[in-house]
Amino acid sequence: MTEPTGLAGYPTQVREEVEHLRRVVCDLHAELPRWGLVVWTAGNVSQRLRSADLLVIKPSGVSYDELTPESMVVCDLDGNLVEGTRSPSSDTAAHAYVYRHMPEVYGVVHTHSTYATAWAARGEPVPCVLTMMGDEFGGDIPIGPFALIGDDSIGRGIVETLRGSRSPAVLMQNHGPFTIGKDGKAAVKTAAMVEEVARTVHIARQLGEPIPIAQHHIDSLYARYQNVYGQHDTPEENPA
Ligand SMILES: O=C(CO)[C@@H](O)[C@@H](O)COP(=O)(O)O
Repeated sequence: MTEPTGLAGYPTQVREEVEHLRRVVCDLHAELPRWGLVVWTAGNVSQRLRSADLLVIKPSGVSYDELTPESMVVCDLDGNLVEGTRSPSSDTAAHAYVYRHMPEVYGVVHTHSTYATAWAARGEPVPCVLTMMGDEFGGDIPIGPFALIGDDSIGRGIVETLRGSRSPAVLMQNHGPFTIGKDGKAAVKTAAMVEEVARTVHIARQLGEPIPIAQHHIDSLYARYQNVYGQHDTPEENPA
């Protein structure tokens, strides 16, 4: 690993964004135990800067209740440490690979949440049998290839699977979910939704065969949720 360069050579705007994302990414890690998505330290969140090719991620193996904004680690998009007193998450290479190859992505989350990981263990996509899946995933939640940690294999598997899918989540075979988003919060939300629908569909399958949703209904659900759902600034609230 190269010697960390530090942020001294970066413009003030970049250093200010790093300080902001240290707080944001630290707070987002508290959402993982809050939504029952992790055991021990088995999950991580990162967010990419808008002002430089850098990312902020948690330090590896540190308990969520010990995380602080100052303990967050800054890396470049090759996964090299730029600023931080601790080693970055062991999944940093995967996060960095996604950012390098999916420029629209600014948030990545990885967990081993129980029901989603059970589907990953079977290598079975979660079928789109819930309207909430149509909303959030636009179809099934796909399975990515088996890949060992330690190089770009996991990142490559994530990108190759998600590039051809509307889903912001992939279940890496025998490993667990990775999610992407426009920022870290969006990726954390998707991680919570992945676990929720994985559990619901699992329970449904215990009681019988779930009923598939017709593709044109899935397309309609996805279009509404992605473009209409939620609050939208009205012109007076957000004058041009
Ligand atoms: O599963 C693995 C490593 O095999 C990791 O995703 C998990 O332990 C979290 O690691 P980090 O604490 O982010 O380094």
